[in-house]
Amino acid sequence: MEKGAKIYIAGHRGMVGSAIVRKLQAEGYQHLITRTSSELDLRNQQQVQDFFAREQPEYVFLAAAKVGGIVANNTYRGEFLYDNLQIQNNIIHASYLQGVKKLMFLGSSCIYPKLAPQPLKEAYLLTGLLEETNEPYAIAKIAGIKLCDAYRAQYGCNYISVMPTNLYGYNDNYHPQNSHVLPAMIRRFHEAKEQGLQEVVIWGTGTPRREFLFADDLAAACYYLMEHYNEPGLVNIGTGEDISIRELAELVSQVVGYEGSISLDTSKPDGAPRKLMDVSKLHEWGWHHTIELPQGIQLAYQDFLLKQREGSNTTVLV
Ligand SMILES: NC(=O)C1=CN([C@@H]2O[C@H](COP(=O)(O)OP(=O)(O)OC[C@H]3O[C@@H](n4cnc5c(N)ncnc54)[C@H](OP(=O)(O)O)[C@@H]3O)[C@@H](O)[C@H]2O)C=CC1
Ligand SMILES: C[C@H]1O[C@H](OP(=O)(O)OP(=O)(O)OC[C@H]2O[C@@H](n3cnc4c(=O)[nH]c(N)nc43)[C@H](O)[C@@H]2O)[C@@H](O)[C@@H](O)C1=O
Repeated sequence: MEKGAKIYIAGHRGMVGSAIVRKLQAEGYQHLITRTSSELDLRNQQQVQDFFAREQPEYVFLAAAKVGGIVANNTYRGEFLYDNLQIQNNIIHASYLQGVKKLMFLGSSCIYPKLAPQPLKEAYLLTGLLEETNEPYAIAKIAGIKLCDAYRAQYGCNYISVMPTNLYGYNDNYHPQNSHVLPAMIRRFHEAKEQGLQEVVIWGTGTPRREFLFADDLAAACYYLMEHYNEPGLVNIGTGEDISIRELAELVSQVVGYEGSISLDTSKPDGAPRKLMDVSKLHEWGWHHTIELPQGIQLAYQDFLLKQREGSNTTVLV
């Protein structure tokens, strides 16, 4: 991407979009285009087409989506399917109509079958049944991958798809029910420490395993692939290392300085038993993560404390 290029970052106020903006600014890009959802509702086709016709972006990072943790995915099933299909269809099609030079679509590791062999290779897409709690979100993400590939095949569009593992970092969503596990635990252990509680309850059996990537590492990978990668299909982005939810709870409690006990609410869903990414393709293309989990949790916790001190409303999904 030329330094003067017009680059649209969809979802720039979110955790990932804001990390991509920071990365592009650090690399010296000055012509970044952004809109909040109240300025531009990406579910609205006419608004999106008018915006693209007016702004004429040359490159697009598609990091806007309806996003949330396991309970949000399972509760707002209609919104996770409809909103995500609308947002991605509108942006991808408007990009085609306006001749965008290159677009990056962000999917998720939940596109893989629930019981796929581990680690998850890109080739496992569409080889089995999806995990029930996030099937609507996963179906939308799979449609996004296939739309990028179809527009490449039919129209020659250079649209690439990346599949991030579970993410965390600055500007995360700390909603008690709708967030992902890592921000949920940071908040819950912090509040338990503040209130002197003897016990913190975590969801599920504690046995599922998850892989976590710091959002600024993801942004660096997205920039790197935008610069170097021009292939159909998908590429995983992760660390290639995972941890059980029980071990994660112990790690978060140490970082936060909580000294009480941890118990389980097994009425809550576990979701996929494991989602470990095979990152050999990413490594072969020349990118490797830099922030390890204990350091990343420290950074995220500092950001959480800062936001609390500033009295800013932590993002609430619905
Ligand atoms: N978080 C994670 O663990 C993972 C995320 N991903 C993917 O990364 C991408 C970004 O996720 P993340 O940053 O965590 O999500 P966030 O919820 O932090 O941010 C999502 C952004 O999307 C925007 N958005 C949502 N709906 C609309 C709409 N109708 N019109 C316009 N903008 C809208 C919001 O804009 P506004 O703030 O202006 O309302 C928000 O800033 C998504 O594609 C997600 O699927 C993939 C794997 C894991
Ligand atoms: C990124 C990915 O995120 C979602 O999938 P998920 O990985 O299952 O998401 P999660 O972070 O919410 O949970 C991970 C694990 O952790 C356990 N868990 C314990 N205690 C809490 C807790 O307090 N909150 C949450 N959310 N989970 C908890 C929870 O029971 C589960 O076993 C997809 O829907 C989809 O959005 C997607 O792509």
